Amino acid sequence: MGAQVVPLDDAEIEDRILDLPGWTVDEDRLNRSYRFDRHFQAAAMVLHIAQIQEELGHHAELTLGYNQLTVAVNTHSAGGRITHLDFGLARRIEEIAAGHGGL
Ligand SMILES: C[C@H](O)[C@H](O)[C@H]1CNC2=NC(N)=NC(=O)C2=N1
Repeated sequence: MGAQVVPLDDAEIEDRILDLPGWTVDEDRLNRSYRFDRHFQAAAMVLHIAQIQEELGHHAELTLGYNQLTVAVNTHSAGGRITHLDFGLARRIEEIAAGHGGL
């Protein structure tokens, strides 16, 4: 069981997402898809994200396609709502995306 985390309200979400171009809110999750030139670039980014997730103790749902990776994250311990933990993970993912060739 993680510590209790408070869901962000809509205004807080709208404000924070301004710093995350390409990310959207859908079904109470933060979402983004990245495209790559090659499958292995997308697969390598999955592993890098897994490393960050283990460091943060917070985990997204990752969907790996041929040349696309989709990230969706909310906070299970906050009733499946969006919290600051989701934005923290999203920011870390954004920081590494370009280095993997993700657009
Ligand atoms: C104990 C551990 O930190 C918790 O189970 C974490 C793990 N990763 C998690 N990830 C997400 N997305 N939501 C959570 O509530 C969550 N809880």
